[in-house]
Amino acid sequence: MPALSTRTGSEIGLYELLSVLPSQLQPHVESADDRSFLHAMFGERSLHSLVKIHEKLQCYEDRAPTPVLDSAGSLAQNLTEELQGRSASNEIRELVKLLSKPHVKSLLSVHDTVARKSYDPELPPLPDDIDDEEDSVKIIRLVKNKEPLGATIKKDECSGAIIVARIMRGGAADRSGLIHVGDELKEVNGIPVDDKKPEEVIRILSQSQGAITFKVVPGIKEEAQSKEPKMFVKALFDYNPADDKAIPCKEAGLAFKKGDILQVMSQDDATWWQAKLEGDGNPRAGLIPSKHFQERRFAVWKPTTVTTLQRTPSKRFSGLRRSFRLSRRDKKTNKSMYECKRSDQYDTADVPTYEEVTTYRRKHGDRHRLVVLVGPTGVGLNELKRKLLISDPQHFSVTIPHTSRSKKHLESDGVEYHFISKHLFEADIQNSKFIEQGEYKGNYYGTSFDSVRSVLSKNKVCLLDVQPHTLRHLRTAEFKPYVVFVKPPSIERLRETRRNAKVISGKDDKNSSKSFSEEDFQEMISASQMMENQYGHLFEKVIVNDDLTVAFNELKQALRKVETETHWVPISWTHS
Ligand SMILES: Nc1ncnc2c1ncn2[C@@H]1O[C@H](COP(=O)(O)OP(=O)(O)OP(=O)(O)O)[C@@H](O)[C@H]1O
Repeated sequence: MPALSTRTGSEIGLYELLSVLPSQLQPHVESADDRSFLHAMFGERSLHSLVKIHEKLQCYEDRAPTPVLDSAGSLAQNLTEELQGRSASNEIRELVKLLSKPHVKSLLSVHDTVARKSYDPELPPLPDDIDDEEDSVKIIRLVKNKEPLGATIKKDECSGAIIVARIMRGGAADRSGLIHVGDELKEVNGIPVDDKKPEEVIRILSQSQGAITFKVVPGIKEEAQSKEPKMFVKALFDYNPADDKAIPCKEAGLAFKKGDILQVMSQDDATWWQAKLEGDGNPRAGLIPSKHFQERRFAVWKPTTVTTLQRTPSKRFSGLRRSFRLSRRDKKTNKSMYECKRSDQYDTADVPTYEEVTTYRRKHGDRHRLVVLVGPTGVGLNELKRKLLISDPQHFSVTIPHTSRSKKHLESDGVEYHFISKHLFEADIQNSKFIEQGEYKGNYYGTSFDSVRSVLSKNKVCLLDVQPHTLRHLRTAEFKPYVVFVKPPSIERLRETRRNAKVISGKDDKNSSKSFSEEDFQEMISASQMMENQYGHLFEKVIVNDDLTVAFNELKQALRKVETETHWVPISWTHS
């Protein structure tokens, strides 16, 4: 940057510096918005006035006289008393009158304060009515701005006293270091609170502005605070304290959404943890239900949720397809042709509350993370996979499925399929070699874990589309799956965008293809909603496949970021 001087050395005043700043900064600011912001800021009249005042004070400070004495007030007082006894000349009477005037007294008092440079405020005198507990009572004065105090209170069941129940980490009370858990609140702003309910005390507090004076009896000293905890968890459910009847103080609660990363600041309380949203500048923690507590609540709520899901017909999209790329459905019955043993209905996923996470960035030379695409039938998973493969065949690859059917003319083992015997296939199923498998016309088809390993070992990105219930088997340190949920757009957009699209059948049923029906669209949307409800907490990225090119570009960009940027992953994936 060029020197900002128009003159040299001490001659440059701040005011002049301000005047030249906009033109000097101009070449370094690209955006027009930023330029006009800078102009407005540096041209602001009040800023110029302030700077002028600052400069004047600065000059004055250089020539400031030192005070002759710092007790002019008491000198004047003594003088007045002495002179009052004397025979009065006009001059003396006038002087006594002058020195007795309140304005002059105040002026001298201000003079003395300035001369002594004693600017600290005087604390209010201690109340006189302090009894035998005197030495254990603390008077605390906090200045409250708009920020809440960051403490919760409760009524002690036995004594009826109002006790500080919690201090929110990083909040105003915590930062002051003056109020502690267990302290008994006696008065707020001179109002006794012994006989009040916690809600009434909270009302008094919320109505107080500026300085608040607390009279407290300190509780037993808290354990020395541990260092700032560094546990991060990914929220697997949405939470809004305003809707939570159990939370002790709604205002102290922290709202979050599924997928948010939370830094847990305290787990001292078994039911209510304290946490901050990761990356949030606000240092104050908020209350969130603890993992254990939330799991218990979910366990109570769960039965209804599961029943609803199970009642909804899920057969259509439960069929085995995707990686095998066989046929989507039977043309005559319009039903899924492959019934995957486990996928007929959603299994009850682990109770989703929080998952401990840490940051992970793929190092050069590390294996790629497995890319898993999930979505309802017909949403476009294969289309997206196909486009990725075409865009960079050296970089992306897919698995080769296994089948027990016999090899056809022109097919080669390990190209279209790995052809194995029915007996071996059954043994492999027993040995959990398959991510998913199913039966069609008396033959088995399946995708093995080894087929994924084979792609990854060639240092390629493996693209896999599976039923969402298999995700639990893929979420391991070895695969570190990046799960992308491909979602259909609105039904109106499906009608528009899929006008010329065909429900494509697989390799084994080459001739069957038909246009999407209205029922297909409705089914796609309801299947998508159910998948999101049940497995949404496992999706790292959601892409709406409205315009295919837009969806593809979004996917490609996300996959590039997975390879180059830091992501949050379960902590267990980094401990292998
Ligand atoms: N965004 C889109 N706009 C228009 N047509 C699309 C779009 N995405 C996919 N299609 C078309 O929809 C049809 C179904 O897509 P695709 O076969 O990729 O779905 P799928 O999710 O793999 O389904 P399946 O579960 O049957 O394998 C294809 O004809 C495809 O070209």
